[in-house]
Amino acid sequence: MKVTITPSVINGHITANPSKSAMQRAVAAALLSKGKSAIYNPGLSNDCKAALDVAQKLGATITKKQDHIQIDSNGVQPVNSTVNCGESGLGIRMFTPIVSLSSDTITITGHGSLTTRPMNFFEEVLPQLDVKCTTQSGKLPLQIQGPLHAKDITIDGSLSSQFLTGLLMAYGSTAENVTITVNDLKSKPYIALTLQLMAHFGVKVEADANFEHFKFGAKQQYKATEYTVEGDWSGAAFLLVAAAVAGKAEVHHLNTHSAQSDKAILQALEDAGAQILPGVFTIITAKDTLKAFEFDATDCPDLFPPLVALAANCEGVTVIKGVSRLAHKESDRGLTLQDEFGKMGIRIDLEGDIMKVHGGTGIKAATVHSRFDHRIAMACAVAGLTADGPVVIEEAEAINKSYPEFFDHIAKLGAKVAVSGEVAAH
Ligand SMILES: O=C(O)C1=C[C@@H](OP(=O)(O)O)[C@@H](O)[C@H](O)C1
Ligand SMILES: C=C(OP(=O)(O)O)C(=O)O
Repeated sequence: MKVTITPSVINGHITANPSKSAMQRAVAAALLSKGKSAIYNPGLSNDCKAALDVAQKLGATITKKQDHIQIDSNGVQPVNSTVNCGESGLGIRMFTPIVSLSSDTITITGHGSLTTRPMNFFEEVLPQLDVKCTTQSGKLPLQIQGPLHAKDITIDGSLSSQFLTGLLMAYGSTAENVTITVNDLKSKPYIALTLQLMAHFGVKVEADANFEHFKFGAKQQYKATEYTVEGDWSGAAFLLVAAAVAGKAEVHHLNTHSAQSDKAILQALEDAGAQILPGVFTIITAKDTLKAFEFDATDCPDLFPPLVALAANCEGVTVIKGVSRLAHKESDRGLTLQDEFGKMGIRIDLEGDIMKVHGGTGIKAATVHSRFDHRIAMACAVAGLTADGPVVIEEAEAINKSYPEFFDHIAKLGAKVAVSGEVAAH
């Protein structure tokens, strides 16, 4: 599918899409509970659908109700010997330790970019917890045979926080007087989201302020409950940037007290000089004179693509730290941003962990490619709003991984969006 964005003025209001990070965690917690859970404002993205499918293969009954999804579970009781996590990094890294709670032999697969993302962690860590684990040289498919025995363990958190999320979630239903110790944890706020979600489903973990030690006391059980998925700061970041560079928008259903790391976009917008009126659940951003800014995105790596779209519109050289966190996302995002924004005339330098975006030089009409990465497609679309002519995005259906409503949402905000062509098989 090709999407053409013609330079436009943004003006309007929209409700943020549901957070896939929150939704996938809620599906996992509902699976680990005994009884009926109800998920309100459920996500419709491919990653959320994959999580529901995994939960079903692990024994939960999923029923779509008018305004919520009901998940009826009796804990992890696989009804299939293969589970497919789609393209979700969080999905596979969170569900693999959960799968390991069963004594069945289960194959865990996925597709697209997930097949190239590193999973060595499991081969190193799960055997220490009495789980047999094989990978294809650190990649998919994985073969797992538990049951996992929760023990004191020390892990490395420098590649991704998602492995820790998976261990915490699995430990939540079985651990007794044990501690997970983590060295060099990155993307820390995502762990706050995990702990918040676990607490909502009745499981408490004692963590120190630095997130180095996670203590489990007496054995606990997840309790089936109701949960409402928050608006997604990661997706909304693109809308807020769109408004800051091309008009004005009100985005509803965003919680400024959320544990989501990507609410940090507000800081970047403020530093760039955007007009911003944060409420508790509605954020209003508007265009103003924008200047280059400095930002550390080490713990909120998904903000790089919207930050680059913002920086391209800022006068001067914006410096963003944390590039090394991008190598193993849906694409190697430092390089893909450099290539695709390069086609639109924006110079990006990559200097070790630092990205320098040369902004204010004018965004040029171009044909770009999503590189099968949802956040690259969305960043290019936002750049198109202030280009000197149309920006054509090839393979733009990549957005379905996290934010299928994205093109509809920016069109409702006034962007001129034309969609053509078939959805490519990937
Ligand atoms: O836990 C989560 O929901 C996520 C954690 C982050 O990954 P890392 O911990 O690998 O940075 C983020 O990039 C990803 O999109 C979602
Ligand atoms: C990297 C991402 O997701 P995941 O790691 O869950 O695939 C993302 O949404 O940008």
